[in-house]
Amino acid sequence: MKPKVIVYKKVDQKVLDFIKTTCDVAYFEKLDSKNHPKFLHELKNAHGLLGSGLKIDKELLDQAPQLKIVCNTSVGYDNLDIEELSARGIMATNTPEVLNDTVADTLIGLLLATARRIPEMHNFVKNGKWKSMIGEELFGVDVHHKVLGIIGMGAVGTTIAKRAHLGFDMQILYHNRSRNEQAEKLYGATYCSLDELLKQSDYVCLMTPLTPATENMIGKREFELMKETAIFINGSRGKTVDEEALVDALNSGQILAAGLDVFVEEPVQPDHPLLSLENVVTLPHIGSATYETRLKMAMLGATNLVAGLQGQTPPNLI
Ligand SMILES: NC(=O)C1=CN([C@@H]2O[C@H](COP(=O)(O)OP(=O)(O)OC[C@H]3O[C@@H](n4cnc5c(N)ncnc54)[C@H](OP(=O)(O)O)[C@@H]3O)[C@@H](O)[C@H]2O)C=CC1
Ligand SMILES: O=CC(=O)O
Repeated sequence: MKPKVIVYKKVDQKVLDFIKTTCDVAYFEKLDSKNHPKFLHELKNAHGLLGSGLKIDKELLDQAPQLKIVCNTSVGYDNLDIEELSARGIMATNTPEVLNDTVADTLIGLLLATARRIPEMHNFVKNGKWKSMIGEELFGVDVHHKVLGIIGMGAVGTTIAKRAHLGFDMQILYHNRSRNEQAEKLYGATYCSLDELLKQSDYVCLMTPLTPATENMIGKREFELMKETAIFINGSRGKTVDEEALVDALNSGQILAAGLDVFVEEPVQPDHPLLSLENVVTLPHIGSATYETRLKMAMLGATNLVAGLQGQTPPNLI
């Protein structure tokens, strides 16, 4: 008998076909609630789960007594209760590396858009406000030759450093709990304490996973350490930042601007104070969102799923 799996996110037909060669698939293109009766019904007999974002906690696991493997189609796995999964002997996997270039492209795009006020200028032209040569009040700030501080110099962080250093001649500072020799050697990155990075950087880019140690890692104290001309970019998870403190820092001129791909609550509420600020550029969590990369991530997730259910060690076991 084939193992039963639930795919709870829209994936390419190629991915479904690959899984179906060895598994019975219950497919939910979109799962609005984990209390969906059909989903709960399938969960009772499921051996594997594939998707992203769903909170996999004790409550859900209690309803999935057959589960052997949970496969995220994302590199971040803050939606998984790893301790609870381990205690139950359930494997968990993620999809690192295949998204590095795409996410780094997005983050560099967000940084440029924020520094050069590209969305604001786009609206300026489209709304018929371009009547004469623009003046200083609409100027942006330079990116090239500036100091970029990366907090979380891992796979994505290093790929951002590559673009920034080799493409924009930026000087790279970074902060991790451990040294990243590759980034130091290839992109001249300098290791420093968090406080030093915050004080010295023109651009601060947050790229850590969300963990108990990084939750609210950037708050009032950290914004106060940044330069008044600093631009803050968040590509990690919303909860790594105290959003209230960010709003205050942007309103009070403590920092110049922010570019955000992630929010505490996603989708962000339309009346969120961050959305009404001119000096904030926002994206709807699209770091890896290209057709090609999402296909690679889904296929890697499926490869992990099938390997785990065939008794092999999945390539990206967490
Ligand atoms: N916006 C988007 O669409 C995307 C967001 N992400 C987010 O980015 C995260 C990072 O992805 P990726 O680069 O692949 O992951 P990696 O594990 O390769 O890198 C994470 C880095 O963060 C550092 N880090 C972890 N904990 C801390 C801490 N407490 N203090 C300082 N540094 C820390 C790690 O270094 P060390 O262990 O030495 O501290 C490591 O260098 C993901 O977990 C996800 O949340 C990723 C992809 C797309
Ligand atoms: O946020 C995206 C991820 O892959 O993690």
